Amino acid sequence: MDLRSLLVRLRRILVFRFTDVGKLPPPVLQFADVTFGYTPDNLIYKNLDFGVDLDSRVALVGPNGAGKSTLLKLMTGDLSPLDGMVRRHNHLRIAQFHQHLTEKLDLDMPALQYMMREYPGNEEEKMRAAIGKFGLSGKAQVMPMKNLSDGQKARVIFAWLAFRQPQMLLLDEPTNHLDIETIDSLAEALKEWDGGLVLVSHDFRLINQVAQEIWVCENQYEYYCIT
Ligand SMILES: Nc1ncnc2c1ncn2[C@@H]1O[C@H](COP(=O)(O)OP(=O)(O)OP(=O)(O)O)[C@@H](O)[C@H]1O
Repeated sequence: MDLRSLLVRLRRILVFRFTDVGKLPPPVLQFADVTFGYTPDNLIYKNLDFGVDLDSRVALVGPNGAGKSTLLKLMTGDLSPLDGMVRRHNHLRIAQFHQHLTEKLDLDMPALQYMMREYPGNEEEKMRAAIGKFGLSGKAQVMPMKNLSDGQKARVIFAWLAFRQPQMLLLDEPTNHLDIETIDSLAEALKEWDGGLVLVSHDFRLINQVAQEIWVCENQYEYYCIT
């Protein structure tokens, strides 16, 4: 690797970073005999039993409509099982990324002002550093977010999620609209980070770099694991 490539690589690692978190003892997130459907006569999952811990690195793949986003919502508690139980460790902080989060950005506002509004009581310097960790610095922090690229807006969302210091990240199609450099930065950040990860993605460039297990979700409630 030549010096320039090495510097680019180092810059990526240094500028895009989730804060490391301490460990929680397992089980951190446990599915016990979980059955779910949006209506009882149309089940998506039946009798699911599995656990996700802080050293889990799971990619969830499968065709459109198979139920991947639904599984993430059961993990966060946005949806409740029809039967069975989802147990989360009392101290578990989960953060979820999905495309619709960028829609909640106030685009007339700069990223710095947005973060200060979202997390009041923090000093500007701290917020600058928090956004800077995701590769947005200088002018990009203070110009209205409508002038940022989609990749830069996604970086603001990552900074917003990371500020809550989650121990588990659920990422739903995080690479849609991202440029290759941002995808690689995200992969580096996830590899460096020590929390749990469940990733829904069709992007094997990211999956190959960060997942240790691939769970396939298809044919309604068939569900199997390739490691
Ligand atoms: N709020 C809802 N009410 C009723 N049905 C829903 C709801 N949300 C999703 N569904 C249905 O549940 C099934 C699973 O949807 P889900 O979004 O979990 O799939 P997915 O695997 O994430 O798909 P994609 O890859 O397209 O995002 C689909 O048939 C979908 O139409």
